[in-house]
Order: sequence, then structure tokens, then C-alpha cells
Amino acid sequence: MKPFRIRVPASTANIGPGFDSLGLALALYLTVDVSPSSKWRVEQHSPHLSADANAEDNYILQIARETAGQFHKELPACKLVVSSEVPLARGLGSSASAIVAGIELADQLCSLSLTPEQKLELGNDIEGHPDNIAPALYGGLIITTAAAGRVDWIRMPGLDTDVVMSIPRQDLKTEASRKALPDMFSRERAAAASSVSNVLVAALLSGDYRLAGKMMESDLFHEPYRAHLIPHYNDIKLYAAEQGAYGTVISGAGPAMISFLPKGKGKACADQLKTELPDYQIERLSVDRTGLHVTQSSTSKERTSE
Ligand SMILES: Nc1ncnc2c1ncn2[C@@H]1O[C@H](COP(=O)(O)OP(=O)(O)O)[C@@H](O)[C@H]1O
Ligand SMILES: N[C@@H](CCOP(=O)(O)O)C(=O)O
Repeated sequence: MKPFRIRVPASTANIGPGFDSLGLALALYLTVDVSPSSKWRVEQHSPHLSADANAEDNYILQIARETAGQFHKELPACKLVVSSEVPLARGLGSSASAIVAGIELADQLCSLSLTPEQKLELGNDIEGHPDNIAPALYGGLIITTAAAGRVDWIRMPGLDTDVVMSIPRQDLKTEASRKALPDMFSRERAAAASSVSNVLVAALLSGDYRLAGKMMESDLFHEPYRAHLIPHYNDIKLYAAEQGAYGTVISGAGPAMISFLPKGKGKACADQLKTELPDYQIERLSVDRTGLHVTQSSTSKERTSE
């Protein structure tokens, strides 16, 4: 086995009313360097991950083992060096990145020859919703649905906006944030919420970012139920709006918030947010357009998973 590197981007899900459906890949990365070893070893190099990783408990390795098991294969022992720029449990899709890395690890080590669609289905089965898994796999802005018993997806054209992420120190697990949501919507509310989502997608496709921003901030599916869990929810919206933001929404299940701004306005917005919220990590992020990427380390020969 030749050493190789798996790289998976972070992602922001929902973008307001695209709950469990819309996701955008972001240029912050989880990387896993894989090399031969006589026994399993895991090293983690990241402020977000504990350095003393136990191979048996490692989430990426667990996912890889489960994936291999589904195809009646066993992983050969390896050394994994995991580095991550993705903050955990902040709403930037760290769990989806780890799941995609685990599926890819199994695919590479056991020569499963999984198609991109199979990886999406496997990832969705584990995560329970496809909106982070799809952009982590494919890059860019992706719309998905898992409503028909399988996952269908389509890529949207790139976003022509600046993106600023406001990340608080405290975490919020997606599972806990999902508990705040109602189990049922009336037909009237479901129709209203879907109409907002429909207009959002059409506005994004038309490049009408003012209308898109208005729709992002008109979500009826999750934002009204989660706002109280998000520190500085209204302040961040206000500060970003003062800097001309089209819209600011909860990133994924939160607690980070993401602002979309006209090109060139991201820096001033990030500067103001840093001044107003000194405890926050404020990031100007670009969109990742590649998604999952595998590099053969020994030869520097690169190949994407598609
Ligand atoms: N690289 C990683 N290695 C191990 N576990 C991870 C990794 N990335 C994420 N996780 C797990 O996923 C959890 C966060 O998932 P979640 O609550 O869905 O938030 P988010 O996906 O928004 O970061 C972490 O607390 C950790 O248990
Ligand atoms: N649609 C999901 C997205 C969760 O994203 P994460 O990055 O917070 O894991 C939700 O809103 O629960």
C-alpha cells in the first residue's frame, strides 16, 4: 500500500430555509494521512482534536470499519495522521467531514470502488441528513433530497458573494439543537416554509442576492426554534446588516452564524464583528469547489474521488 492523503472540506448546511437539503462546502479542511503500519496507530494534530488519540475510539476509523464491514471486508492496519481546521460542534459540518473521510478510508484500503452516489448514500445513512455530506463529497453549493428513499442531488452555480463566519467559543451538538425543533408542522406552515425555500433557490439561481438574503432570513423550518440557543443571534445579524450583508443565518445547527455579503464587503464586516465580539473566531471563508480529494503521497499523483 502506498501512503495517501484524504482531504475533506467543512460545510455549512441549511442556509436558512434549505433545512436538511442545502449545503455549501467551505475551504477549511480535515486531512487524514494514511501510511502502512504493522498495527493501528492514530495521531491527531489539531487544536480541535485531542492529541492522545486512541485508535480503537477514533470516529473516522470506526466509520471506516463499519463501511468495510458492510462489504464483508476488514481494514488492513495503518497509521493515520489526522489534522483538522474544522471546529467541532459549531455548525461547520465536522461530523460529515469525518464520516466522508472514514468512508473514503475504507474505499481506498479495501478497494471497494464505491461510486460518488454510494458514498453519499452511506454518508447519509450515518449522518441522518445529506446536506453536509453532499458538499463535503462534491464541493460547491449542493441541493439534496433524501425524501424518496434514496438521495438525489444537484449542484447549483457558484455563489458570487463574500462569506463571513462568526464562531463562538461554546459548542452546540447537532443532536441537541435538533431536539429544539417541532416534530410536526401544519399544512399551512409547511406550505409557507416551502414557499420561502423555493424563492430562495430561484433567487440564488438568478443571482438575485438581495432577494436570496431576504428569504434566508425568513426561514420557518428551524431558525425560529433555534434562535434562543445561539449566542448574539440578533446582534450578529445587525452588525452584518450594517456592513451591507444580504443575509445572516445559523450555520447548520449552530451555534456559528454565517453572513453572505456583496463581493468586497467581507473584510469590513469581519473587522466589525471582531471588534464587537472579541471572544469569537471570525473567519472570512471561501467556497471549496472540489470536495473530497485523495492524493497519493509518494508520487504526488493526484486524483479526485469522482
Ligand atoms: N475529526 C474528527 N474526529 C473524531 N470525531 C469527530 C471529528 N469531527 C467531528 N467529530 C465528532 O462529531 C461531533 C460534532 O458533530 P456535530 O454535533 O454534528 O457538529 P458539527 O458537525 O456541526 O461539527 C464531535 O463532537 C465529535 O464527536
Ligand atoms: N440540517 C442539519 C445540519 C446540521 O449541520 P451541522 O454542521 O450543525 O452538523 C440541522 O440543521 O440539524
